[in-house]
Amino acid sequence: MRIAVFGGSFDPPHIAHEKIVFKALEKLDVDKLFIVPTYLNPFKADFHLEPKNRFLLLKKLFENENKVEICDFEIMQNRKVPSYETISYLKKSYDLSKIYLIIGSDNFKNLEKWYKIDSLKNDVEFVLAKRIGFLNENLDSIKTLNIDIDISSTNLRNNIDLKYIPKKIQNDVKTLFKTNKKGN
Ligand SMILES: Nc1ncnc2c1ncn2[C@@H]1O[C@H](COP(=O)(O)OP(=O)(O)OP(=O)(O)O)[C@@H](O)[C@H]1O
Ligand SMILES: O=C(O)c1ccc[n+]([C@@H]2O[C@H](COP(=O)([O-])O)[C@@H](O)[C@H]2O)c1
Repeated sequence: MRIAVFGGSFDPPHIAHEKIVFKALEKLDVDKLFIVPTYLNPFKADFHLEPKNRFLLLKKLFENENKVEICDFEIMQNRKVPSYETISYLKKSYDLSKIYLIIGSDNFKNLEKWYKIDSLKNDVEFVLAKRIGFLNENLDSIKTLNIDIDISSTNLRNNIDLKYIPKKIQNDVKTLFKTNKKGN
């Protein structure tokens, strides 16, 4: 099986995340695309929305996409999980002939600090989601996805603007942001 993996905090999911998934399905020859919400990014200190809620938002958002699966491996660990561990889990669980790992250009610049990055590079082919405001050099040999939407979850946590939230989950995000007491 050929797969793409798209890991992220999705705190909350926004329209650039949605576009990354659809672009990846269009451009990459894969049987399945696993979206893997983090419990907590290894480089981050806290989350806002509970992992279970971020997982459920993604489930609802992509419920009609039969190639998309939301993977709960990381949120079930209740700790920071490096991507190397998630890829090892997927390799053990499925018979995989190809693994693309999709990351945004902001993460690309820190890649050398990732856990077991040399082993991870042997396991996967990185695909770069190009992000406004983040320039990357030497991209000749790397697959890229043009996203061109200038939005981040940080902006939305600071000032929720529902036009950047996919329609399908707008009401859910609105409710969660009203009731969520955890500040970040
Ligand atoms: N607007 C965007 N354009 C391209 N890539 C993006 C965009 N937003 C997020 N990504 C990428 O999608 C993945 C998941 O993103 P993440 O959930 O961290 O969203 P974010 O908007 O970067 O959140 P935060 O502001 O909390 O860091 C990351 O690899 C990130 O680089
Ligand atoms: O493996 C690592 O060391 C590592 C360090 C930082 C980030 N990551 C992964 O990068 C992905 C994007 O994270 P984020 O928070 O920017 O959405 C997510 O799957 C993280 O687990 C992974």
